[in-house]
Amino acid sequence: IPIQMSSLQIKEEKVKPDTNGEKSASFFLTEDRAAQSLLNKLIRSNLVDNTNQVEVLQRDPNSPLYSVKSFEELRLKPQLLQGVYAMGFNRPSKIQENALSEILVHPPELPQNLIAQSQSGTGKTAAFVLAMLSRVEPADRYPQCLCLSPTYELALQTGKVIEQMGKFHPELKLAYAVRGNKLERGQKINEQIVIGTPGTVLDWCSKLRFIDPKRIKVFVLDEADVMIATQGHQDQSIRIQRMLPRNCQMLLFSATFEDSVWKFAQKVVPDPNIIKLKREEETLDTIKQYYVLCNNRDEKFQALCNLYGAITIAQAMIFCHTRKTASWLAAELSKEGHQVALLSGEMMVEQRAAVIERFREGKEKVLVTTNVCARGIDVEQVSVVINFDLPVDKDGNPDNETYLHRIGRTGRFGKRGLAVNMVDSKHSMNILNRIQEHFNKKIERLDTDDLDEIEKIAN
Ligand SMILES: Nc1ncnc2c1ncn2[C@@H]1O[C@H](COP(=O)(O)OP(=O)(O)OP(=O)(O)O)[C@@H](O)[C@H]1O
Repeated sequence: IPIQMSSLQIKEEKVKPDTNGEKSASFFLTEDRAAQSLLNKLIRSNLVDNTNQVEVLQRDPNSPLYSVKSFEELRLKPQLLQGVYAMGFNRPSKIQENALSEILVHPPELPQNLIAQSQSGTGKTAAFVLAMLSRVEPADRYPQCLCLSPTYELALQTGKVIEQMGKFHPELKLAYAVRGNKLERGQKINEQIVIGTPGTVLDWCSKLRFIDPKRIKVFVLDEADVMIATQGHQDQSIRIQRMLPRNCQMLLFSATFEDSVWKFAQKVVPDPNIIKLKREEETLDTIKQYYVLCNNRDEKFQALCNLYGAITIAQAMIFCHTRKTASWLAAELSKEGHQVALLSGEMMVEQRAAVIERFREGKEKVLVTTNVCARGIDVEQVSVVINFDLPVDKDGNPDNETYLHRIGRTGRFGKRGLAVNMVDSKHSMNILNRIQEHFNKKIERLDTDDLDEIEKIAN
């Protein structure tokens, strides 16, 4: 009977988003978060810089605080060490330094649970993949490590890291518990590591019994913040966690740490050690900010051309409010002879990643985009950012956070940058003033009809 109940409940949860307007709104938000996270993974090839200190909160304050500075210190199995170096990792990242010592230095009989938070690109995935690969017994042909991801695509990305890092363990196998991966009833899974989405994993552990949850040694909950934004995932994750044995090591990772994530984390990870790495603050300190007064879209375009005529702009990002403006502007700039890339909301995540990649390689010099797609993109090599439209939220108020995100720089030694805001109405002047007040940093007027003046700002 309990098996029937569980399948019924899942159905109910899936129906809810369609019957409730609020829920479906948050559903779209989730799609965005998952897409953003995937995009980040696709375009990231390096660790992000973060000069902050890692905060460590230990469950047992008397236990010594380790932090490993080398992969050797972790006493990884030789095959794993080989895998790590083959991936080009020389030293553990900040978060790995602390997380891996909590996870691996303690003996397997006394596994430590962990909740870890740090922004995307700081090396969380590699940390828990190493944890799973260290604990797994390749000779045992049943699932021993279970990893939950919010979406199929994210599960695949993590799977790739497991495969790369574990490639010197040819007998290690990985199974994907994702919708569409149908197995025959009564079958048992031989793969030692299972990675999947909560709904399917729950089915495989309970209703279908492909996995014996009592034999799981390491349980990983990845992207907890994205996870709980999806209707039903939170309950499913908790129900999976309840089936696991007491001595199973539980690890939870999240890029952000809102209250809701924190509450969820404490529900699924008993007696945790906690590791946090604060996001590096973005600042406007090294940015010269200007605004240009125009009357309409065409004048804004003209101002942009004047700017290009007067100063050498290696690479620029231009932000528009709507897709329509973005594609119009991209077309106009192309007509002027610029090599333009367009990043637009209707593009698939993989397509967006490809566009960003080309831009990074310098194949195009201008990237025109709307808000939605450009969140979370590193613009390190871009020295000029143009707000063709100022960032506003859905109520038309200034979106300070987005403004900072578009033009701000992280790191004390971040390169100097130039930001130009196009103002085309009283309303947008008002927005600009409010942004200026918010950051308490002057945004100077620039006359783009005056070539000499423009030349000056470039120095
Ligand atoms: N110790 C290391 N040395 C060098 N590069 C590393 C190291 N650890 C991870 N990387 C690389 O840095 C990038 C980011 O790592 P990873 O994907 O693990 O970050 P993350 O925190 O999990 O990000 P996300 O939140 O997007 O999942 C990857 O390209 C990864 O290969």
